[in-house]
Amino acid sequence: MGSAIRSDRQLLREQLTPDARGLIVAMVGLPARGKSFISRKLERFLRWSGSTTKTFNVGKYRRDAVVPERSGRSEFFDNQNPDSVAAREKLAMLALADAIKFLDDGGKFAIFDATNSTVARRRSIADQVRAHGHYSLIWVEAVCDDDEVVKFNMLTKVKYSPDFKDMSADQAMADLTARIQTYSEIYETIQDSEGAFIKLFNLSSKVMANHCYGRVAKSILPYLMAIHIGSRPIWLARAGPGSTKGQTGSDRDSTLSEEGQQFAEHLAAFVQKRSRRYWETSGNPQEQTKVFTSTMPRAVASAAHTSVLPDKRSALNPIDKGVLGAGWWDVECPDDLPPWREVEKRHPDFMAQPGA
Ligand SMILES: Nc1ncnc2c1ncn2[C@@H]1O[C@H](COP(=O)(O)OP(=O)(O)O)[C@@H](O)[C@H]1O
Ligand SMILES: O=P(O)(O)OC[C@H]1O[C@@](CO)(OP(=O)(O)O)[C@@H](O)[C@@H]1O
Repeated sequence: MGSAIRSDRQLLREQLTPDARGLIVAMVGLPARGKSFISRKLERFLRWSGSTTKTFNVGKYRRDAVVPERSGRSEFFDNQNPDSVAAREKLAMLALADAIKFLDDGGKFAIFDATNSTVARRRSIADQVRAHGHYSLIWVEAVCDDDEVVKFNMLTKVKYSPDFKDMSADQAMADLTARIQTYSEIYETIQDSEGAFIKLFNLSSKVMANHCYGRVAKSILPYLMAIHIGSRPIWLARAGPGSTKGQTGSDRDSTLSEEGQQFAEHLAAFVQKRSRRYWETSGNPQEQTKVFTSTMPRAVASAAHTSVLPDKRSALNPIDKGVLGAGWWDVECPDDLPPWREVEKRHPDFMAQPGA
């Protein structure tokens, strides 16, 4: 074996990839750069992946502490006013303490949504997280210098944020512009020396990653690179009714009944009509509808008129009922299997039925 002396670089690499119990994802960026949008999307993705995740939005703490009619005005963000500087700092620290408490209570990811505009603020956050011991920290900075995107984001903000509720659109835009200006005066972009970060430039058209390893590299970074801002309709349909039981005696491998055939035709007409209407109003060129089905013959046949090549995924198959056979659980479950019934009720997505 070689000597046990490790270089500084090796030590740093180990410090950056500890087996942390939880991760704080802290946003950085001027107002109207998409931080809250990204936070919400990331939270939904991480929860969907099975991790307990919560977002701590400092704007909400501010509005809860001081009415938006006062704390939402650009004067409240004046860097020369020591009272509001102190008030904003206090609120951010309150939110950070709650984020850490959330991880203490077993949460996996806490998303800390604030501008975190200065190196000093970020250093203070990093020190507190480090002092706590168990958690890692990653910065996610949204940088956007595309005036049109920023203007669009500002319009969205003034429309939906409670900060601008009682203002005209023009007044609100002027006040938000002034708020952004005050932040721009002190804003410092993340430096390489600040540890792990992901910088998203102009809607992820360029992405920079620094010291990203482990689960950040495997899930958060690819997700942030793939995030898209558009919306699109999603339709969920159950398979049409089957005719006879299939070879296994279960309706899993049955084919469509005559009524089911009609359903498949109606489904195709519905999707065609709705997607045409959607693309006409979106102003973008029409894209092909993507169709996913389970691998059940009935489901594939139900999509046959909608798409010639549906994407068949076994993950969409109904739960395999094993020895309990076809039909609905409540009808089929024998009374002498109460433990399964209880587990199924509590963890429907994580249990295998007996014999499945
Ligand atoms: N990476 C990004 N860069 C710039 N804008 C983005 C990004 N991601 C999403 N957006 C846009 O941000 C808008 C919402 O802004 P918001 O999240 O309220 O900004 P912030 O929290 O930074 O003040 C949405 O209209 C969305 O399209
Ligand atoms: O403490 P800082 O970093 O200033 O960030 C919190 C502030 O960021 C803002 C900036 O506009 O966030 P948000 O846009 O999410 O509402 C304010 O609401 C909030 O008070």
